[in-house]
Amino acid sequence: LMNSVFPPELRFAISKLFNKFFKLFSTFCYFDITEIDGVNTNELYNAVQLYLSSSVSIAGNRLSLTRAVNSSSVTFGLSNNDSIVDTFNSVTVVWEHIVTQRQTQTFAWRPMPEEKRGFTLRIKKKDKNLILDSYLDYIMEKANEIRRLNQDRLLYTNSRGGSLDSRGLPWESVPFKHPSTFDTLAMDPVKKQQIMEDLKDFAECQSFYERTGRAWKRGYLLYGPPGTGKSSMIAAMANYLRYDIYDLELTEVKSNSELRKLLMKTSSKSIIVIEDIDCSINLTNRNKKQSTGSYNEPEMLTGSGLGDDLGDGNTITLSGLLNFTDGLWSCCGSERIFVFTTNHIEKLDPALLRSGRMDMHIHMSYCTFSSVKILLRNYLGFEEGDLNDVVLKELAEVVDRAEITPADVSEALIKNRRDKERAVRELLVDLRSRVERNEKNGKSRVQNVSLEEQENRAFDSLYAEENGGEEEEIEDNICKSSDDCS
Ligand SMILES: Nc1ncnc2c1ncn2[C@@H]1O[C@H](COP(=O)(O)OP(=O)(O)OP(=O)(O)O)[C@@H](O)[C@H]1O
Ligand SMILES: [Mg+2]
Repeated sequence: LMNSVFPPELRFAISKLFNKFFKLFSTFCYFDITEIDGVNTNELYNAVQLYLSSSVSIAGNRLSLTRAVNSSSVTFGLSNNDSIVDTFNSVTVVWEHIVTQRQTQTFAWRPMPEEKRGFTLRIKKKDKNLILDSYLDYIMEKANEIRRLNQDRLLYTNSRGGSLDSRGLPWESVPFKHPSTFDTLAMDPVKKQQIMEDLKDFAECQSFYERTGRAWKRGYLLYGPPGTGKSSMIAAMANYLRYDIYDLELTEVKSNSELRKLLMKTSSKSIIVIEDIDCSINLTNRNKKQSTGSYNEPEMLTGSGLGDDLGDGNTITLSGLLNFTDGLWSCCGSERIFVFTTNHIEKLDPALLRSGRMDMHIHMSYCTFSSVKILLRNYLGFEEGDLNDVVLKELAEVVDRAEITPADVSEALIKNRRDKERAVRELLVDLRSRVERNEKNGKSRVQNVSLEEQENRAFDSLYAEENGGEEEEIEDNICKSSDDCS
């Protein structure tokens, strides 16, 4: 009727009036979130879509499925003109997904999709101020989290030596698909559990870090002989927390300021790794700095700390590295984990070892009885009880004295993995011959042991200094009680 009787202008005015009138008495208010806002893609639209896909159980009759590039999982979404109910802070809201045909355009800056898509959020007027801002923030946060979990993780390197890529980033990335997990990692189960709990506490306790004024980051130092699983441990950590990894090649970094730039371009929820720290930095640099007293803020703030090492070839200094890990710059962004690895802990500068720098020192040791059992399970499928007691007893007897790395054990097991009995037999032969060899070169063995003891002693004295005598391999398990975590 309206169409035929009234001219279009009047019709428009009437419908506007009607809407106004309607709105005045309506108990609801509506918010439209369109996919394309002017010419820009509306970030909120994508966020809402992701959010709804997770919070909404697959209850709707018709859902759309999407799988993003670089993602290994599928997300659900609302189909056309479907609606869904959500509650937030015990307020109920309704989301509707609206798809309409776009009118043909005479002119556009760029081709627009045929359909106009958007979400409409319906909230009771009285609830609007109560939740709108916090609800939208919550949705954005949730969506980012989902995006991170869905996406394949990345392994970044700075091997390009300071040059930037097309997007101006100093890091190069590849998908990270290392299969190592805490389950496959052969080490003392108690120690493993401690590390996993520490990581979990770290990832979940933002409030703890805020309350105590600590930067939200954590440092681990992994040390031990080659082939004991330091790199595997890092991969396991990344897989456990689902963090990206930045593998920092210190020898490619030319100056402290470049180091800072690299750090600033890392994302939060990531592990920053420096392997073989003793080989990649000239530790003598620090002595110079030490004699000038402070090696912290002044250099950092003025950016002039690079000058004094020119001519050295490698102008990265230990002080620069320490600023990197715990100076003010380390907190640009949050949720960072720093992991350093070394084969020679005794070579490290005490400044790197003092507490507060690296929160946890983790010794990756030669195979113990419990770690051999883990490897037997992983490689041959032996569960507890599958092996007979005689074999187990012998294993327990020789494995410590054989001083064999998990890498060597894995090699031995892979070689004969088709014939399990034989694999175990040959492993035992190998272990026994190693014990014999070690005992024959009794001298070098003693040296080995004393080296390890040296390391321990170096630590002990360090802790004695710093912590008033407390000595533990794994220390400072912060945020243990559950009420710390909210
Ligand atoms: N603790 C372990 N648990 C399971 N597998 C291990 C362990 N240690 C070593 N391996 C096996 O040995 C291989 C080499 O180990 P990895 O690279 O982690 O040693 P690393 O300690 O980093 O040595 P390097 O000091 O030379 O870098 C791994 O691919 C893995 O298969
Ligand atoms: Mg390694």
